[in-house]
Amino acid sequence: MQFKILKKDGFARNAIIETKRGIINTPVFMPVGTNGTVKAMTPEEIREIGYEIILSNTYHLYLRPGHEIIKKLGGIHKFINWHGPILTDSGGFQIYSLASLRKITPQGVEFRSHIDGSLHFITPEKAIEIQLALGSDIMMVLDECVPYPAEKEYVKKSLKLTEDWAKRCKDYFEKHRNDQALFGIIQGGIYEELRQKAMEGIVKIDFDGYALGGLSVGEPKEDMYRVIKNIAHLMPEEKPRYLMGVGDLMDVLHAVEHGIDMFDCVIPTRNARNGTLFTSQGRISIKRSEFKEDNSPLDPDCDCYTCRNYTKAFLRHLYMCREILSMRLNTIHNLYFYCRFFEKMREAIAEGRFQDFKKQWIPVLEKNFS
Ligand SMILES: Nc1nc2c(CCc3ccccc3)c3nc[nH]c3cc2c(=O)[nH]1
Ligand SMILES: [Zn+2]
Repeated sequence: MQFKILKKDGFARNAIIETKRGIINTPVFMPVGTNGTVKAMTPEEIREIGYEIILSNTYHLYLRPGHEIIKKLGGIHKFINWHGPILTDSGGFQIYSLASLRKITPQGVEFRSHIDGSLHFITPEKAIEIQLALGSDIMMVLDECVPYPAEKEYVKKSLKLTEDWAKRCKDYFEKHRNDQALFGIIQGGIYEELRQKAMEGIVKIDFDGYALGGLSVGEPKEDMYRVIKNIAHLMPEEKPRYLMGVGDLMDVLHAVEHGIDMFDCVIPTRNARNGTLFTSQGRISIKRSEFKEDNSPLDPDCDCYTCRNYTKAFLRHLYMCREILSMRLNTIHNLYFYCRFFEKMREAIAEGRFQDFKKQWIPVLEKNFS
């Protein structure tokens, strides 16, 4: 995996990540395809909107249908019919946020499946073995995503475990590596000095890229912003920086300004399904009665399939009827909006006007009619 910086504008930067399955232009937004699908979208539609990489979930695919089956059937790309780069999370976060009866031991994590209650035990080695079997292009180490709030003492102890697991992931990966990439994850809660210490330990192990974990887990925005401001630009400059689970476009602006390259979040897809749509005039909720006879497109400045062919009145009607088409048309628009936003942000960085771009968008992103 190659990472090439094309242009810097302060700490913000344009770069490309070259993988064997294609290049990724950064800053990049990566849609989440938990069960091997970006909900309601075909891979062709995702590609046509302009996405270059999607995420899948090790936890979900391991539990159902199982990584051995996917491997036997030719790997994740063939299974889900997406032939561009795929990044998979290790499962650490999903076990913490979805599974029940979770027990963290120095060896690994014991948990009960949220699907059928079956008991499982995932070690760092197992988490890498699963991602190797899936064949994802970028893999994440098994980490303990520290919940918010967490005592400083607990965070400190957890960092030791997460670093030990990161080393075990790297060792196992080096023994079985092929041309997949492995990213390390920096935890440390909202405590800068712990974040700094965690970063030194993880960077020493040496990974293809580095993620900031343990954020976007319910902590106050100002804490998340402070951690990003103090840590992001200190992460290895010549490697991709991935802020996990972010995010809201206002948060993306702040993070890109401090040197983050990669983002993932369920906001555009999940909000679409519950009728919250992002437009150039601000965020709207399509179910509002004011749209009942509104014959205008969702967003006059958007040329996505939904905005070119349907009115707000019809989108509201579909939503009120809970029609499947409502999920599809809303998702197409929100994903298109996010993809265009990142494209325009990369153009602004290329032309050295990221600050203007940020100033222009903040008032729009603050407008909320939902
Ligand atoms: N491994 C890990 N994942 C996180 C995710 C999931 C991102 C993800 C990656 C790939 C697919 C789905 C989800 C987080 N989402 C919000 N906050 C998050 C924190 C962490 C974290 O600390 N560690
Ligand atoms: Zn649109």
